[in-house]
Amino acid sequence: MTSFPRPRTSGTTLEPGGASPDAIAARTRALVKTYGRGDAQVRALDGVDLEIEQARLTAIMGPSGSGKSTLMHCLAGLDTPTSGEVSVAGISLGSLEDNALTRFRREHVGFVFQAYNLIPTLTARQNVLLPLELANREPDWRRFDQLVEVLGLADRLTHRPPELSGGQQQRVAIARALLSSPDVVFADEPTGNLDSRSSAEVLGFLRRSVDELGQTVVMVTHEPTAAAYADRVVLLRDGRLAGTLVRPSADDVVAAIAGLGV
Ligand SMILES: Nc1ncnc2c1ncn2[C@@H]1O[C@H](COP(=O)(O)OP(=O)(O)OP(=O)(O)O)[C@@H](O)[C@H]1O
Repeated sequence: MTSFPRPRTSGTTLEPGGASPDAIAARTRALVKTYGRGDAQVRALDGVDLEIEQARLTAIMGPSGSGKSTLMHCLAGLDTPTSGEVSVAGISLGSLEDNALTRFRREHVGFVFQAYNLIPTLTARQNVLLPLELANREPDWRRFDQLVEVLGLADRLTHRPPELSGGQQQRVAIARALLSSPDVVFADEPTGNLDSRSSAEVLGFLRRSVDELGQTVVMVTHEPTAAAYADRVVLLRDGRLAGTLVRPSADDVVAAIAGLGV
């Protein structure tokens, strides 16, 4: 079976993926996000201080309405915080104007969504290449070929999304997200629409991208079995950090969620 290419490393390292062990890919400081005003105001994030480690798979979990999507959207530059700071790859997002924020997203982050968000009229190959085409950047064709092979898409590249299974569509979305070697891949419920076999496949690929490519992945999930693929699980409750689990089993995650008392 083909492996993802190992990243180039300088010096000796025992770290999978070759990234420095404590490097931080993204961080938030005193992050607050409110929606609405007055009595109708909702404090979706209520002072979140978080560090996302590089070359790790971090899962964000918590009850419905606890702020998971809002946190991910603020980290990815898709939503603007009410106060506090967000930085990704050393770039402080608060200082960026709209155009610069769009460029930041194009150049530094990749997205995998629950609903795949592929363009139905384009082939799988065209979908994978689209973000780089929009950015006017030449793809790394070696990486393209390796992603296509590892993700088992070689005989599906000329198919359009309606001709692909959910698992295949999500694999196309993963190739699209990984092709540009983004600093962080954000995956929002990436297995929410998949059966258990396709879910395991997709999670296995995300895991391998971390271990073999040194990719940083942040994933929002409701599923303890999905969270068990993570290096670290961050628990949210009422817009605040409520705990962290390191390399938990699915049972550990179930117990921790139950312990939130919601
Ligand atoms: N655009 C918005 N306008 C008003 N309130 C919002 C908006 N987006 C989110 N909220 C509120 O902010 C809170 C956090 O929402 P968020 O979607 O981040 O939670 P979540 O943990 O991702 O929930 P779920 O698991 O149900 O997707 C909720 O109370 C939600 O109703």
